[in-house]
Amino acid sequence: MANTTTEFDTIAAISTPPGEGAISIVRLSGEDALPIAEKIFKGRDLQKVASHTINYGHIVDPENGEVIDEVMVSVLRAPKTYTREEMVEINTHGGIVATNHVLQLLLSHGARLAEPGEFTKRAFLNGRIDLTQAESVMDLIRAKTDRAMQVAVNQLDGNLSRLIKNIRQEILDALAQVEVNIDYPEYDAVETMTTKMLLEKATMVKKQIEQLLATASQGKVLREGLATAIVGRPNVGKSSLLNYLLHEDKAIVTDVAGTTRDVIEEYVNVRDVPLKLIDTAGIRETDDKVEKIGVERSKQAITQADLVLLILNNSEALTDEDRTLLAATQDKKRLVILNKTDLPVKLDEAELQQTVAPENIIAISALTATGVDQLEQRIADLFWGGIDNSQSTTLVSNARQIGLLNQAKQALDDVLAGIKAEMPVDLVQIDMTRCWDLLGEITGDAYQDELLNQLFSQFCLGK
Ligand SMILES: Nc1nc2c(c(=O)[nH]1)N(C=O)[C@@H](CNc1ccc(C(=O)N[C@@H](CCC(=O)O)C(=O)O)cc1)CN2
Ligand SMILES: Nc1nc2c(ncn2[C@@H]2O[C@H](COP(=O)(O)OP(=O)(O)OP(=O)(O)O)[C@@H](O)[C@H]2O)c(=O)[nH]1
Ligand SMILES: [Mg+2]
Repeated sequence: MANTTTEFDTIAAISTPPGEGAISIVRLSGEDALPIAEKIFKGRDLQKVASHTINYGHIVDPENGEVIDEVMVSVLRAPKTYTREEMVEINTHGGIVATNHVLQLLLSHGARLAEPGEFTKRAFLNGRIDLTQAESVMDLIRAKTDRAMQVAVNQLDGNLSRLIKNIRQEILDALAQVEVNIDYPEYDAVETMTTKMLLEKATMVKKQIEQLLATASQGKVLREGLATAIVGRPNVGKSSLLNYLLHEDKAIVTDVAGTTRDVIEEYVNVRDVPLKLIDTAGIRETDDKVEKIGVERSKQAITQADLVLLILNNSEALTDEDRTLLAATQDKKRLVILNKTDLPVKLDEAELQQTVAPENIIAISALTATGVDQLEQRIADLFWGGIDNSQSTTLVSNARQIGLLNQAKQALDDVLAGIKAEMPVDLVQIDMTRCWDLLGEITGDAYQDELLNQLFSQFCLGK
């Protein structure tokens, strides 16, 4: 942050996407929002209109009387606003020139250009939302599927915050109890009682944190997409399957082995699972320089994938290359796909079943699209299996939150180890307090300026 900016001066920004549109919104927030808007607005007296009204008028450059735009201006009086500050929203005709001109006028009449995320940052600093809610605002904007959006809205409603706050309250109760008991050190029985209580609390809280952490892998995939590598020997039909799942001919398909030379990445939703599909060059020993690089990248794609779709040609016997791929992917989450089932069968499925569970072998024909439905269903089952897919589930999906939950869990492990080693209660208490602090960082009850700047700088301008 530059030295000239103060934390609560009046800020302005264009809150709609840049470019041509029907309407654009220029937002102001801060003590002087109304007086500044007044200076460039001709219409009703904005200071006198009722809050939460929209008012017709014109933006006029006070220097020369030039009319910049015909507008609608919303007046939102503190504290019932997005930032809890005085706010004004100017709805302009959505061109770049007029909208920028309005912003420039506000800047030359006392407003400062907002930093990315600064409106939402103020909503946090002014206590309207906590950090998990602020983070969910960004998740909401970036959501790629209905389900990802639901998760974000759930978090914006404060459900994760409430969970964390309840856990923190439990810890605080325990710590208060310890304080009281420490005041009576003459009673040996009190110490035993205190230790027992701490043990119970720490065990219970650890369980709750573990339950939250168990949702993390699904949460992460919802945000980033399940990285799904399509691998197999040349010509087995990898690009054909990619094209089918995408419902468009993105990858080049030919009967020449080695058609795909590089890795192709595409996003697609399969039954509301966001997949980041990675089509790879067919893996084989090759002397072709370009193809060789492609093959190396394919191997890398396997390493990085959350899910591997290994394609085999059902109309040919298994080759050593197939066997190598089967071995190379056996520790990954994997589906083995028998393609070209429209042709006569030559592949020995019995050999396959020695190493692959039958429910993970799926027969399809990318040419006639048979079996692709079952494949999609299996992907969805694999993904949603084991988690409660109801709308109300609270998932943690954010790397910062997950990192802090893991540290909080570690602190509880230290508490439990301390109790087991019969350490004095006041030492155990230190680890319990650390857990309380770490959970506080998730909601922003405890935070450092650096964290806030880093977090909000990832936001869009005007948010
Ligand atoms: N024009 C416009 N549309 C928008 C926003 C905005 O700022 N401007 N929002 C911004 O992203 C979102 C809406 N989010 C909002 C969240 C809270 C409050 C608010 O004023 N809350 C007050 C009072 C609520 C009430 O009247 O009961 C509060 O919680 O105290 C406003 C907008 C989406 N649409
Ligand atoms: N009969 C039949 N042919 C198929 C099927 N799937 C793909 N093919 C054909 O197999 C050939 C190779 O398909 P691709 O999708 O290019 O195969 P690939 O695995 O991407 O090949 P490389 O990029 O060279 O590694 C093309 O001629 C496809 O039309 C299928 O299910 N049945
Ligand atoms: Mg290909």
